[in-house]
Amino acid sequence: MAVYTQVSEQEVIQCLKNYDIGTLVMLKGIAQGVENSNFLLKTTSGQYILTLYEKRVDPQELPWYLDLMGHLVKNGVSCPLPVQDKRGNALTVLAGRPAAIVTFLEGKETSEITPDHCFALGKAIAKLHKAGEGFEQYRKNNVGPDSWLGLLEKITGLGHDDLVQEIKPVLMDILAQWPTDQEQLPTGQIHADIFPDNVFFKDNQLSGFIDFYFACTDLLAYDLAIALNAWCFTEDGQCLTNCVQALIAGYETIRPLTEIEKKYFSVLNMGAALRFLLTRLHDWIHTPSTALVTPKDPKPYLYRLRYHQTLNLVANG
Ligand SMILES: Nc1ncnc2c1ncn2[C@@H]1O[C@H](COP(=O)(O)OP(=O)(O)O)[C@@H](O)[C@H]1O
Ligand SMILES: N[C@@H](CCOP(=O)(O)O)C(=O)O
Repeated sequence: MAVYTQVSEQEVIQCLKNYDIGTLVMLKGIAQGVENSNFLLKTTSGQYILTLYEKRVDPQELPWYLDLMGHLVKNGVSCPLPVQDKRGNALTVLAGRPAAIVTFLEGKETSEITPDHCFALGKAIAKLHKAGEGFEQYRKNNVGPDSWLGLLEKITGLGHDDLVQEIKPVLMDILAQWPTDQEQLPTGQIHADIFPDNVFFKDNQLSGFIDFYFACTDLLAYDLAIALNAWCFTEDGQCLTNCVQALIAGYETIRPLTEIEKKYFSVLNMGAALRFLLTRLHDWIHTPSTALVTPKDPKPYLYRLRYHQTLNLVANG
């Protein structure tokens, strides 16, 4: 359930007077999603998504996300376009929360992941990375490597000792192996949450990306590693190698990985698995049972981490 803040039709009717997108036809809360309150908004000019930003999104960072989406659309990426009001502002306030209206993206999450989907995804990620090139504003990755020890501390001493003891040395090893700035891996604007629920397909063709609220400026190959973890494993941790090959092959049709990216790809994969393991564990432990959302299961990311770790150990002797 992802409608944390209710907004009345009256408020939306009033708000729409500031825009050039017609008048209200229908407003409906959307159950999916975990971060923000989302509504399907139908007006006399078409369908839109109204998002009320909740506490986990820093209001100061909203212009960055909205500007990035605008930049990507302008550069050929299919993703929601923030709608500007008559004064040129994409941000407004509704029910006391920062809010934005974005264009509706056709399609939906694929119900079955095949190598063909992964090939198309790889290509689309590389296009997204290329399109981000002219967007100069920087946003730090708030859930990057320098946050991982802090996340581990927040789950320490709360009844998961075996898991914490398993994770800690792996985390330290990943940090020791992580590429430094001197290695100069290509960086740019990354989506950083390329999970199947954030990529839409229509008529079996990839129709675009949604949910840019973890996007940031970071290593491009790390974005690919996040997608690889999210798309190319079964829930019990078996790697779907055909999907991995297709994802990377699709990516490289647009942006071949550099030798240095290939060298570090194994540790980037471990880091991507660890990042989602830690945030899921954190939410698993700290989300009150009365909360509206069900926290996501951390175990699939523990299995992925173990898989990458085994490969990494073999590669490093
Ligand atoms: N631009 C869009 N076009 C179509 N549907 C969207 C769009 N944005 C969000 N949605 C719908 O809203 C749901 C939740 O959006 P999402 O951005 O993932 O929320 P959250 O940030 O809360 O996780 C999506 O699964 C999708 O059904
Ligand atoms: N993709 C993350 C959680 C973020 O949720 P989203 O609904 O904003 O994509 C995970 O699976 O852990």
